[in-house]
Amino acid sequence: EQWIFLNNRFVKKDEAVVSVYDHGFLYGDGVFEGIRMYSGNVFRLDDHMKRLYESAHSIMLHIPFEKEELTELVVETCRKNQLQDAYIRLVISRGVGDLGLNPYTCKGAGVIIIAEPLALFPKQLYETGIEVVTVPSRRNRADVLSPKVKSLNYLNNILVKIEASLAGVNEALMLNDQGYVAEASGENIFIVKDGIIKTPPGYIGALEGITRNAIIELAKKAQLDIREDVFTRHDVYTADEVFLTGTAAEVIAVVKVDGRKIGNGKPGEVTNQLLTLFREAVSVDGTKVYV
Ligand SMILES: Cc1ncc(COP(=O)(O)O)c(CNc2cccc(C(=O)O)c2)c1O
Repeated sequence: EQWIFLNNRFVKKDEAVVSVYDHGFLYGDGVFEGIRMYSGNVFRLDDHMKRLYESAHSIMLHIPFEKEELTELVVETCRKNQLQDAYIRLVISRGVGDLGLNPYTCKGAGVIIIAEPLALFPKQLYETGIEVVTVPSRRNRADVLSPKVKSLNYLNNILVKIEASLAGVNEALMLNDQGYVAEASGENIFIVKDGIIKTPPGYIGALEGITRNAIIELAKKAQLDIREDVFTRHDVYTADEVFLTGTAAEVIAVVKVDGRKIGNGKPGEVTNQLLTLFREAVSVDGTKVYV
């Protein structure tokens, strides 16, 4: 039996329904988090909760639980479903209102916590690496809808995903409006050149990824030279290594970009080293569900 937390109680999966007047559904008006649990440990749960509350605050969405309460409800949802390794989706919508887009007609935020057994990325993608293209769709500008807000408005990312599949590849890179590389549709990007690891700084316009931040910390601890710096498609094409990071993807090598082979066309040493360090970190750095 799968249990889902819905607004104020646990319901069975087939009873977990939302109203057609929910503004999360009607307008993508809401925020969400994608979180992972590894061997009974919810990785960096506090970081995810901090980002969720910041995103909600930024769009003036009041979450009807204290952060500590909602954090405990996430843990409880994992426990109630007796999961060890899980993908957790935490959604806060503006809630049920009338058909107009005015959020002030919504009486109270919708709260959803789903915890499911993990569907891993195909293993061989980590051995071979993936191919990506750069697409015409740019990352939304901060003065349109801040890419730092993890909102339910994922059409920018979904259109990029469509452009990737039309090009016959797994993922795609978005540039920002000045032409600098921002991120992929659901992951942050890193390049390695002459031993220096670079990832775009916050002002370029990308989600501040939890995995991105974990990789930066792990690289520094391993005495690797890692910096936040801008880069263009040329820097990606001529990099020794390229990799993407995200909760679902973890750390995945990119071996071809817009038809240009990256390095020797295989996942690079730094990429593999960081994936190993990341995999070691995930079962210790987080919140224990069964204690
Ligand atoms: C636009 C964007 N950028 C970067 C990341 C990586 O951030 P984290 O390291 O904090 O996860 C994300 C998050 N990526 C994400 C979130 C939820 C679902 C899926 C999916 O591919 O199903 C992807 C994202 O949506």
